[in-house]
Amino acid sequence: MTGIHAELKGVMRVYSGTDHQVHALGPVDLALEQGEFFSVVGPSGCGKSTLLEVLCGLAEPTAGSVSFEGKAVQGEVPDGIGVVFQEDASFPWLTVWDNVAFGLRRAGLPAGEVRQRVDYALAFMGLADFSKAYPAQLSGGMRQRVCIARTLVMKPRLILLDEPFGALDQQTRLLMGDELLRLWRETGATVLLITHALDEATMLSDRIGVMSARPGRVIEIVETRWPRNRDSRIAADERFGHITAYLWSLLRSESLKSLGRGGGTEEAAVPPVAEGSLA
Ligand SMILES: Nc1ncnc2c1ncn2[C@@H]1O[C@H](COP(=O)(O)OP(=O)(O)OP(=O)(O)O)[C@@H](O)[C@H]1O
Repeated sequence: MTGIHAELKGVMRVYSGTDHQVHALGPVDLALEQGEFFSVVGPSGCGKSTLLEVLCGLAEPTAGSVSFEGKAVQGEVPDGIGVVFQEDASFPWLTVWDNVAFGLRRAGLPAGEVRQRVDYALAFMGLADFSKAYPAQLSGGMRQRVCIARTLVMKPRLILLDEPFGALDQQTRLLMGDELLRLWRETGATVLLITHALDEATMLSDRIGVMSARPGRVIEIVETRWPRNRDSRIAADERFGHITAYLWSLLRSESLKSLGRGGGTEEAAVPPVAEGSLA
């Protein structure tokens, strides 16, 4: 299926404090295609998390509109959207199995269906042998897999991830990236990933939205044209380095601005060669 799955139109978000306002985001126009893997990169504090929160209904846009599957998103996270946050959001007092079952039980699903879905999600994420463990007994990467399993079990059609691997070491990040690609392929879900890591965005994405310094706007969308069956070994493709370097050429001056050092004059960035890929 192709077409627009979720869309932001003219979205702005301004936070109002007691004595001043923070213009965090926008205006942003962004359309996520059905089934694509889209990443967002941008300088620290440019409004990436705000964009994700507005997209899933956790925050109200100050201006503009948001839609998911053709319906307006307003006030609550719509059925069909699953969110994974950076911080370990597992419940420490519940076993892995009960953590993953939590949302299904709250939704009132019959016990048989809960069992079937939880067992499937745990097997999918390689956690079947740890179903009786508590989060404190797991590594950081495994705990994040629990959080992904907890989202997966709800069968989301759009998965939003806010820096989900930010706290993990580099090798674990690469392996988690492979897991995420497998999940994306096998579920057919649309994925939106927020990440600081340009190489992670390059490796995982079909398209990468590059944001300006705050208030964050999408200044360019870079297409990778990787094959759907890619994995972390795509890093050996000669285009991998070109794309990552191009992202940095777009981001460098924006990152300097976000540090209060001004943008300076940059050399014109050269877009990566779009043709050809690992077949
Ligand atoms: N609840 C809030 N009240 C006031 N200002 C806020 C609030 N939440 C975020 N902001 C401000 O809005 C701006 C964007 O924040 P946001 O967390 O969306 O950025 P980000 O790009 O995700 O940041 P980072 O890369 O550091 O995670 C920041 O300047 C932040 O301080």
